[in-house]
Amino acid sequence: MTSKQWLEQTSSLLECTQKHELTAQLMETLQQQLGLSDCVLLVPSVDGRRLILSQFRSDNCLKVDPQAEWDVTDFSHPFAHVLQTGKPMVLDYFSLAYWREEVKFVQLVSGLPQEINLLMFPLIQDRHVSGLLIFAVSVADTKEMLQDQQWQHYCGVFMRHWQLLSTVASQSGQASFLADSLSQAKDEIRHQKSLKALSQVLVGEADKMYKLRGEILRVSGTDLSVMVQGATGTGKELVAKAIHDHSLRHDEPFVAINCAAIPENLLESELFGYEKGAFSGAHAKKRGLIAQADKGTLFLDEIGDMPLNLQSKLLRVLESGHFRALGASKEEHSNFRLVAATHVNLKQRVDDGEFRRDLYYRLCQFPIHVPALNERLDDLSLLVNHFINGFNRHHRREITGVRYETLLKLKRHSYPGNVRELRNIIEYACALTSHHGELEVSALPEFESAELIDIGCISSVEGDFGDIEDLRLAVAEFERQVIRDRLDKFKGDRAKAAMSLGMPKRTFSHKCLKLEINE
Ligand SMILES: Nc1ncnc2c1ncn2[C@@H]1O[C@H](COP(=O)(O)OP(=O)(O)OP(=O)(O)O)[C@@H](O)[C@H]1O
Repeated sequence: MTSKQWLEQTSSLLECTQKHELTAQLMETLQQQLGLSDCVLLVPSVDGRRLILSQFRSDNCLKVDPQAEWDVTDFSHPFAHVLQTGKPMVLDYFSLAYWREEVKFVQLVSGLPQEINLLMFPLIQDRHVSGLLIFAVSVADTKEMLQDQQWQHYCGVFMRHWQLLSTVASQSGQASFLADSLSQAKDEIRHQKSLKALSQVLVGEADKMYKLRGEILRVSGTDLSVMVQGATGTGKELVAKAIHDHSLRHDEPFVAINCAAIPENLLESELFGYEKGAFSGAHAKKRGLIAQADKGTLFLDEIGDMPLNLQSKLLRVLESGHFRALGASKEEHSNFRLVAATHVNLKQRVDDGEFRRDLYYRLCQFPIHVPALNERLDDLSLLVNHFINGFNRHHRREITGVRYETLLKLKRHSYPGNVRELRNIIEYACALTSHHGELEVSALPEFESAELIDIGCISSVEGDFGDIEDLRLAVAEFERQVIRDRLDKFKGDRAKAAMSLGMPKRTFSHKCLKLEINE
């Protein structure tokens, strides 16, 4: 090649912005300009222990195994020697016979004909071999190639550019890795903050409450329809509002309607709106709730009570976003997210033919179950304090808390009305409590005996008492066993264990001390 051609080839290298483009350009030059159709570029691995294949071309003189890697400490193949010495090596047909130990190498050169040499050329940068070019070159051209200054200069430029692109790639890799981990950390902080905020609204430390709050955050990031199921007063509306508040729609309206609280004939006009004169009594046009919920969230409470004919209209709006107000000639569009709630077994209603199956599945894209209060009675004291604080804020009072006996009595109630019922009981008791007082048992309303539950007292003790010789010791041993058992059950939580055994925490701790229980 002339100097001008070398210059052109060298500047083509510098135009490459990616490593794979650069090596492809090198191979192109080797083939097009120098007629070398069999060449292989090996580069050291990151740990420097192996040579790995970066690029190759083969016209069948070199039988390249793309997976092959070469141990640089293994001197049974010539590549390790070139790497060590930093000097080119030429092997002709006959000297190849000396390199029979390394099977991969034997296979690589097994197709070399007699008039072709194997030339191994180190690519040197900063006095280190940073790559190895291996090619099959005719015996006649070998010498010229080895002495060609332009070729060596070309290889030097190739290697410098290779190194530069490697540095850029690893820096941009590190930068994007850092950006990824930063955004992951930010997401995690945001998630933890949201969970904390949510736990101030949906109070509870029971596992089921953690699960519930996690589900709320997960679904609030989507536009799926949510079906909130749970008994009356468990907090279904709170859940619906929380989904809205944590979604991207939080600045838009949250529109709620209780389908059971509105007469059938009015529900349709409430939802869809109407034009003036659409029916007798429609004196003016009215925007329906579906239109009002545009860009926001529509919450349909007690969806199970929606009449069948309205169910099919709702399904159509959900599928298309289009609806028509009563008496209107034109359709409107509303982009709302639907959250529905029910305290009945809606699936049963579907099976009984009272609720449309297609609508049921459309509504249940993300079902959420809210636990009943008696499934999480351990949350009782937390909730009681939450409602006392709410009462204090609202009525500017400073009720200091709740007496232990009061809590015990509250714990024995079964709460058919769930958290709402508890809130009402606490507000009632707060109203009867003096400014700086604690909630006394006497401030609680009378509970029906049918609403009281057995909280698990030990009512009978079975055993063989025949060999008891010291009653005091036997009783102490029995107490020790019971207390240990309770502490195990409540994972060491003394307050809960004490409450379950009907004694104040201080007495319980004193007993533990006396009985030498350290758990
Ligand atoms: N986990 C909770 N933390 C704090 N307050 C709660 C919790 N769950 C429910 N409440 C309170 O209980 C009351 C009833 O809640 P909500 O109206 O959301 O229940 P619901 O399940 O929708 O009731 P319904 O079935 O009657 O529609 C509300 O005052 C609410 O603030």
